[in-house]
Amino acid sequence: MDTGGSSESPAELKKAKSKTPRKPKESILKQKSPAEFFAENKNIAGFDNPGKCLYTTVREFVENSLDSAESVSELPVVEVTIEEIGKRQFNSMIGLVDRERVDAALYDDYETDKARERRLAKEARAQEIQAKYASLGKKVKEATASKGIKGRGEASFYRVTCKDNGKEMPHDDIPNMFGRVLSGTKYGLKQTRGKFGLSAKMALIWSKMSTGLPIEISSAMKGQNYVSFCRLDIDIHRNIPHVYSHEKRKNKDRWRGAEIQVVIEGNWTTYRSKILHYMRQMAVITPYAQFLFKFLSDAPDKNVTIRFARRTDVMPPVPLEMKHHPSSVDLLLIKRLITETTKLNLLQFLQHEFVNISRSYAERLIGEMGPDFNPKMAVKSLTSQQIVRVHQLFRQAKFDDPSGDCLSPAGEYNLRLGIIKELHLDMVATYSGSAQVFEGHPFIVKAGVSVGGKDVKQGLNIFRFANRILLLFEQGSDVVTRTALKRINWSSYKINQMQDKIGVFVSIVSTKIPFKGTGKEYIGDDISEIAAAVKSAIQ
Ligand SMILES: Nc1ncnc2c1ncn2[C@@H]1O[C@H](COP(=O)(O)OP(=O)(O)OP(=O)(O)O)[C@@H](O)[C@H]1O
Repeated sequence: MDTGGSSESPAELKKAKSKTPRKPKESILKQKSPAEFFAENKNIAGFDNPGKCLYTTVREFVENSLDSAESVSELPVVEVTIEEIGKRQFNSMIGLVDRERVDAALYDDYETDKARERRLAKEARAQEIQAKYASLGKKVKEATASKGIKGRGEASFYRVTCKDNGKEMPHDDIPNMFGRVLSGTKYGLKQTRGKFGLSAKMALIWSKMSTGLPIEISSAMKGQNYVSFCRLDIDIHRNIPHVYSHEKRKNKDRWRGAEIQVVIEGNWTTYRSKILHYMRQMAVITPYAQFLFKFLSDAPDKNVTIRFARRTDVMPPVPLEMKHHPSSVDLLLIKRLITETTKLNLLQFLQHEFVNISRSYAERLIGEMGPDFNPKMAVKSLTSQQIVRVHQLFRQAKFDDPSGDCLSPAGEYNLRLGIIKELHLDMVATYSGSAQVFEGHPFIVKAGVSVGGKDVKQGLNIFRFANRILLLFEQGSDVVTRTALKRINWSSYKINQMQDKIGVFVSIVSTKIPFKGTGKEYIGDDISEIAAAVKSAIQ
């Protein structure tokens, strides 16, 4: 008979207790916001080290300014200023009291007395040798700073400001445009430099990581009596803007355009030449723009001011937004288009949401889909299986290629003008290919080949542009470099690939540039249509 009481011995009870299930462990599954992801992997967006971060910030701001001015057919005027900020000034900006070092040996750059003596003696010897050579009238290499200091050393800070005369930003949209990773106005099928809705936020994330200071944005429309001003930061965990100030200020001068400013850690010394090269090449590919570049510091001999004057008022036409080509869409995109369409039936959907499907062709396609389909069926009632059928047919059926009318290449005349004026060349030949297609996306390749020029080195000097962006990194993997090095027989043009000063300029424009990575640094060599078009343009 069960008495209901416990018949277990104390030892058994203890054992049983120890078996009681422990409190469930906290779940190991975690989520990350896009802002967190890019903060942790900033290198994939071109923000590798402080020097590269300074370069990429300048580049992204300039490209946003050009996109903006071109979108309203305004001849771009872009002013970039990099201001070096000393440590004392930086500390006072963030309200930190400057403090002298007390325990010197605590620091990374600490040198023992002996090491210091050795270094100074070495430097004195180097100076003596230099003086001796100089007195003999010989050219001497500048003495390099001795390597004694290890570690990262002291950070350098810069205020980067970019001002333009482009399109205004709607006052209420500014916080989301700059404070939410993956938000932008350039996601459509249109040839623009920007695409991902990421770059300005990366500059802000880097400023948050390196200085903790917010970004400042001013924007105004022509004739508008106020300037939208916004100072904001980004809440990394939630990927939302954190706004300190957002107001309408008086626009006394009836100014039009945008001004973006961030304070970041950088390295001007190591990236100076890359940044200047970038500005110069942007002047080549956008000769209808006027650029002013300034570097300001407390040391006047370090300061730089370069003005790249506009050389033509002929601006390429504004690129047009285009509809999707049936060969370029995947299942997910078809589903999204169905959700977003205002068209009611399948026939109208096919005819109006895609390029190169006429009414009669849409009817033929629907007939081919099978007995479950008819032109009048509600497009939003298509089942998942039926959508797969539409997709299968899109992949297999023939469609005319999309036209390149929606593209706006730099123009052969502009390319030639930019190259000749900027590089002081003896000879340049330019060629403009017709529109071609890869994976349903139209693209146009233009190329220029020059020989000679006072600023050109011996051998192949390759300049790559994509949607009028200069590509400066990952040269070796890029389709243009590989083509110029391996697939062109230079000797058949009586050009010596090793000894002549050869400039190869290739500009590709498309509604979709197949960049490798979000840093937009190079185009891979794996798309055969692009590789073939690049080869024939150079040839
Ligand atoms: N100077 C500017 N003038 C007008 N609008 C701007 C300017 N800079 C940024 N914007 C707006 O802010 C949005 C976000 O800019 P962001 O640089 O983050 O991304 P994007 O340019 O769209 O794409 P990508 O990341 O490929 O550069 C842009 O789409 C644009 O609408």
